[in-house]
Amino acid sequence: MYIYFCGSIRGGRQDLKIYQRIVKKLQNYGQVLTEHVSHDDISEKGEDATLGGDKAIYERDMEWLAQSDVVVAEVTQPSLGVGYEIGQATAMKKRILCLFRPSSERVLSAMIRGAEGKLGSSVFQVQDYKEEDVEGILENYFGELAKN
Ligand SMILES: O=c1[nH]c(=O)n([C@H]2C[C@H](O)[C@@H](COP(=O)(O)O)O2)cc1CO
Repeated sequence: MYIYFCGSIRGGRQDLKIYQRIVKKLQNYGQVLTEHVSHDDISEKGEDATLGGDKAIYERDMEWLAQSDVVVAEVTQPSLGVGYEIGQATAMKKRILCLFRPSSERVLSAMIRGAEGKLGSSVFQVQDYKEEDVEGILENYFGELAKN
């Protein structure tokens, strides 16, 4: 199974440690195409190693998104890129799990919270969680997925 993980980069790297926990757990279920989102060496300036710059990042990520079987997005730290990826994934009719931590005291965008449910044939889920529960939530989600 190919998994596309979305997490904030230029939107701010405050939640990097939780992205690392999520990606580590996701690797039990398939290949995480966007593992780099959880790398310590990517700052909020973004990847700079790519010769083609932002255009190459965009094209690579859109190909990975098209290739993915499931999209998992940590949406607590607001990010234009993550919002864009979720919108594109919805248009591509992907299965999407958005993870949000209410303990942040942020209020999740209505464009994410309000999209929950079945949109076309994309299955869009929003899950509120506490950091310590994240592995269990992913176990349940992928357990259910395996049954379908
Ligand atoms: O360098 C990058 N590499 C990259 O893969 N992305 C993708 C993956 C992330 O899920 C998302 C983050 O968007 P943003 O940088 O706007 O927070 O965009 C985004 C950037 C920088 O915008």
